[in-house]
Amino acid sequence: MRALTPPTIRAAFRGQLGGFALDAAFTVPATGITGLFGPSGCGKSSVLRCLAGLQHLPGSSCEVGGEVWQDDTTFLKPHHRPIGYVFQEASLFQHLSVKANLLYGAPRESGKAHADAVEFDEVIELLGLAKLLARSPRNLSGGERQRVAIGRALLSQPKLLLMDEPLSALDRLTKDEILPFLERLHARLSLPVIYVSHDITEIERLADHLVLMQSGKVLAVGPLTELQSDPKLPLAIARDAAVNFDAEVESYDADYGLVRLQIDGGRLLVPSAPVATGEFRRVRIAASDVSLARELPQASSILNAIAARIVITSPVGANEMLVVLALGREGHGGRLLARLSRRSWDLLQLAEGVDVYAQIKGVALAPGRDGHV
Ligand SMILES: Nc1ncnc2c1ncn2[C@@H]1O[C@H](COP(=O)(O)OP(=O)(O)OP(=O)(O)O)[C@@H](O)[C@H]1O
Repeated sequence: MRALTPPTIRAAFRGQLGGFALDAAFTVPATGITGLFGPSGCGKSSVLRCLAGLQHLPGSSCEVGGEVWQDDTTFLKPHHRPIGYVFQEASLFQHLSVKANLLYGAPRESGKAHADAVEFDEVIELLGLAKLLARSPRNLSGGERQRVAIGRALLSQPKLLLMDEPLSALDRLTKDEILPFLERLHARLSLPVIYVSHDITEIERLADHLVLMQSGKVLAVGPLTELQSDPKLPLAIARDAAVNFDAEVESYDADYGLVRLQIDGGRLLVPSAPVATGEFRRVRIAASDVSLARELPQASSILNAIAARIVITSPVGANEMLVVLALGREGHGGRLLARLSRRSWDLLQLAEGVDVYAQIKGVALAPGRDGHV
């Protein structure tokens, strides 16, 4: 019997856009959020436009969940592609109420809905739209407008959601307000999302997989944490390099206000408001917050020291080392980055293959589905 292969999104877009050469090919799972990340002008929006069928580059191909949208003989027109599209600026119909806007693209006959169809009430709840339904889009805040635009895209019952810098027109505070809504969508809906951003914070909070782009080309594709911890890629050598883990809540210590989290290869204690056992939270650990010790530190105010093995090292400039660690005594767990001075590296006589303890000075915990840390 042939094993069932998980559905994928396969794309290869090649061609000339004015003076810009696009040559982007990638395959990612048709589940979760795929971040399309890279500097301004590298071709992210062009890839999204090709996926949507708004840009036709002959000789290119695209297949989503086993359905061919483009190949040498096929080119589905945009309105025949089951996609939702959310742009940087929400373009809502000013003369319609929020509710009418939400229902605008929704299929009329219930028979058309597919098995994973999202319900109106679910979208309202997930995006916190109940109080806005009767309002006019004219007097909504930027963040509210964007939530309505996302709701409208979801209710069109797409099989793929394309989001092009959906938060970039919003200020930092409003972004922080919307991110938990996106995290809730991510946790509750099975719809695959391609999420374009040049803001690494959004990618770190939301993406499961990553397509890294540069100058019209794909630099790397893979799970977010793999690309974050690859010293050959720009993410790992950036000053603010970090890795993310999806951590499961093991217990909560109300006396000290600390949550105990299970990550791949170890446990973390992190200050937090009460949180239920079994919930998942995404954590971020910056390379600059990790130091290394040969022995388990006995007297230290640092809450977290995890056994790990040095797997890759790479000099950064003349006096620093970037160290990739694999968590766990045998080094079978997730990857963590540490940034050390070359002096510490030499003093501790560190090398690839050496077992160490990673002391973690700070862990950022993303807010949960309720928006609270
Ligand atoms: N139809 C077109 N005709 C001519 N040039 C185009 C066309 N579409 C895109 N380009 C050019 O291709 C390049 C990549 O643009 P694109 O918008 O895809 O980049 P991006 O990574 O999304 O950038 P940003 O983050 O700034 O939105 C730009 O130089 C743009 O001017």
